[in-house]
Amino acid sequence: MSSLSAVLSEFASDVDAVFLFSPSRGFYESFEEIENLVVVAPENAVDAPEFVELPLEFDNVRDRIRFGIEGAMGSEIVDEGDTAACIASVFDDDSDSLIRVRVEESMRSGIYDLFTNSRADPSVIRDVFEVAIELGKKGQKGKPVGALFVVGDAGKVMNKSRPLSYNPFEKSHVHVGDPIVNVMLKEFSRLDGAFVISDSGKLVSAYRYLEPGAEGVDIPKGLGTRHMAGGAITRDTNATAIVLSESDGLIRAFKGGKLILEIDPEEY
Ligand SMILES: Nc1ncnc2c1ncn2[C@@H]1O[C@H](COP(=O)(O)OP(=O)(O)OP(=O)(O)O)[C@@H](O)[C@H]1O
Ligand SMILES: [Mn+2]
Repeated sequence: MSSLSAVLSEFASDVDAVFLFSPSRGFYESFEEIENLVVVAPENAVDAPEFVELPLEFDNVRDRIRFGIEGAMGSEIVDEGDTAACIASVFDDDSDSLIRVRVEESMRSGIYDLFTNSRADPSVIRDVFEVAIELGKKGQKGKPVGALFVVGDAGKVMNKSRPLSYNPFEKSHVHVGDPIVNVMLKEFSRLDGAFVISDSGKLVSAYRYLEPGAEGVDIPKGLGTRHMAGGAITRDTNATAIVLSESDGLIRAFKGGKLILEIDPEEY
């Protein structure tokens, strides 16, 4: 019978890269000699040569790992088919778990790029996603609902749009992520137009009719006017558009006039 350490050493062998998630300095130093070491953390406090920035602390370890791997794929630290040993903390602040992960092409979801290369704060993008996912899962009073969120570069977005109705957020200072705002966003999503949200998450307007130029947008055929307007506004401005489709239930994100992410809220 083999000992636990023999089994574990087998488990940790034949890996192409070792990922340390937010390691303490001491813990990192004990790995320093190891090849293909990648640190994934909000900041590179240990001065690791290979570093992937984690713009948010994902509470869910699975999300944290997928995100770190996607970031590493983007900078070609790992590739499809590689095996990564991920060392992270599940229960407390210290690294307590080793997770073996096979790097797959499907991990290149676009989420990493969306969070790290958007103008808006990553936590604002996350909060808007959460509202969209919840709306997509539950709908509005059981019926499927669509919604269009334009996040970041709000001044320019306002210049390229007009109001369809009175703006319920006029003079208010509410931010996405506030529980009351999530309720309001869900309620107002029944009505026409787009939500405009600033880089820092302030609700600037609801009921905006977007009037971007439509030329040069590269949006898959079959999507309607909500998606077209959402996509096009991101070409004319530095905003990110997050669109929940009423007809197919998917959430799509657009940046620079391009579709960069498509997810099914039921999978979240
Ligand atoms: N330029 C625009 N600016 C803001 N909102 C718009 C704009 N054009 C359409 N919408 C919104 O999109 C809604 C749905 O329109 P449409 O069905 O053509 O879009 P779609 O892309 O097919 O979206 P869905 O998949 O949700 O049906 C409209 O009722 C309106 O609220
Ligand atoms: Mn439609």
